[in-house]
Amino acid sequence: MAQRIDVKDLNIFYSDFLAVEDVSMAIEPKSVTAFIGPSGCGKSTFLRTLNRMHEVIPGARVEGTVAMEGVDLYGDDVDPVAVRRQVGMVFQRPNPFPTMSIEENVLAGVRLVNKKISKSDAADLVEESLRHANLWEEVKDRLAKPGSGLSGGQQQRLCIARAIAVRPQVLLMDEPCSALDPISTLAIEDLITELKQDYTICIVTHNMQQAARVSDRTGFFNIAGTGKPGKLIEMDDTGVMFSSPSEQATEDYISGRFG
Ligand SMILES: Nc1ncnc2c1ncn2[C@@H]1O[C@H](COP(=O)(O)OP(=O)(O)OP(=O)(O)O)[C@@H](O)[C@H]1O
Repeated sequence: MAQRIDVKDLNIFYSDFLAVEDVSMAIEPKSVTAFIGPSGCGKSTFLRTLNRMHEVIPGARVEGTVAMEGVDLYGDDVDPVAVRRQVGMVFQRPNPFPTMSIEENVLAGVRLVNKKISKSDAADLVEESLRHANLWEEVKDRLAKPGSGLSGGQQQRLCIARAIAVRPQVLLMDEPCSALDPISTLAIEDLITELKQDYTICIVTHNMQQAARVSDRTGFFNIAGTGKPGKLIEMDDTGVMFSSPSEQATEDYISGRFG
């Protein structure tokens, strides 16, 4: 299921503003890649280009290529909706649909593409997705209750279940733990480590310990000043990035000297 992503010479714009400049990187399948860097350096902007969510914003566009298994996601004949099905996303704040039950939340994305899913297939998919998101045991007796009745950490796992129910190849996570307490954070981190057996995962985090704990590779983005574009400064195995980075700016950021 997991796919490799190759980004080449990517420039990311909001209308005339060049927000992120000249990113090239390889994202390995079945691995966790973390993006770190100071506020405003373009981590979230970059992440959203990996499933074409960036261009949902009026005036937003990219130059360069983002290829999944060699196919450019920005090619003329590629349907952005199909891309978003292949590349799922989990956001900072858990955002289950408040009026929907737990099971309908899990099925929300699936119903958009498969309106005729049978009751028994739907029930199987709900169980499989919730088990995969480590939430099944906690909710199996209240599947018909609203998703909004769960704790923050459970809601975030419900959103992960919803994302994986459509069987994507890649999961993007934009600060998925920033609204959660430490125990729920650890539950999500454990889950990320399990999910990488099946998915390619990219995560934006401000939490350096989290990047060190969950990721295999880390990319450090930086910005030279307000109004300047963010850039990928370096990317390497996470162990190398946190012990002996090549760039002084990476070392300064990781050691807490700025940002
Ligand atoms: N919708 C938008 N329209 C115009 N500019 C935007 C938009 N979203 C972000 N930007 C700009 O793009 C740049 C990168 O922002 P982005 O949110 O990607 O950074 P970030 O590294 O994820 O920051 P943070 O860590 O604070 O979330 C910033 O200068 C920001 O103001």
